[in-house]
Amino acid sequence: MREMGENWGNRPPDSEAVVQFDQVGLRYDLGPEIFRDIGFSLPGGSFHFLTGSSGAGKSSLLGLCYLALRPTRGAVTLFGRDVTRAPRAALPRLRRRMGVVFQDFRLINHLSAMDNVALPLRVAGVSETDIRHHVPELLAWVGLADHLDARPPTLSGGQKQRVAIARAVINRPDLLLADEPTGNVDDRIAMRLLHLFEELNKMGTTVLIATHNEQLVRRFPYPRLHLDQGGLTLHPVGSEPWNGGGTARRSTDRPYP
Ligand SMILES: Nc1ncnc2c1ncn2[C@@H]1O[C@H](COP(=O)(O)OP(=O)(O)OP(=O)(O)O)[C@@H](O)[C@H]1O
Repeated sequence: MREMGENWGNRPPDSEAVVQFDQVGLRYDLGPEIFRDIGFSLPGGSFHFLTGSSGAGKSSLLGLCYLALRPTRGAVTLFGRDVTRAPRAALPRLRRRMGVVFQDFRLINHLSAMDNVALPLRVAGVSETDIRHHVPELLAWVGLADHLDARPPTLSGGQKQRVAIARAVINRPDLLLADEPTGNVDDRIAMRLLHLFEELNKMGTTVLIATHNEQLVRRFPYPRLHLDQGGLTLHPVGSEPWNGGGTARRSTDRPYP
């Protein structure tokens, strides 16, 4: 079996990119192509939004980054390694470098909020003393100080979402992938969560956030990757993909990068 240090594909990786897609195509079974030759790279330490209408493929793109999906064509490079054909056995080690916020949360129902968030730390061998210090602190920061012992089925959608976010960021991953992480919370909490992602980003985490929340995208100074009809374009800060006029400059549909 190949070791982690080797490449599983043929193309030379861009060592600066944490995520790189080259001419990636995706289709589910015999369905239509979801992506046609999309290419982009997320430089280490960058922060991007991922936008697109419902069904445009945001979750699918995150799934390719997370290696829950494999491309039908093209190459996916993660952390400088071509992982397009990485064996399943290699996935846990790659995924330990990522924090993922799923749209459906994927919390463990029989564990408390505290134990759900502690999971990545326990996997990494962090001491129980440190866990008892850090996990309540983070849960308090996301407004769940009174729910440390609550099990997910007793929490609201927005509370579950915050537990999922705390679990994704607790071990300061190299790459954070978040699918609609503010979909179930009010504006005040959404802002707070975005500031949490910014803090993580300042410490070096590369961040990619899929969102429908236009207000958030406008309020935070980060470029967006926009999915539309199977293609992906990069839109610099302040430009709006659906608006060619006014001050919002169309991106000239420049493929990313
Ligand atoms: N498991 C699947 N099997 C077949 N088709 C799928 C599957 N998952 C997603 N699709 C299709 O892929 C396309 C993209 O879906 P995806 O969930 O990635 O979009 P999205 O932009 O995340 O949507 P939303 O904003 O509504 O969450 C859709 O046409 C969807 O029907």
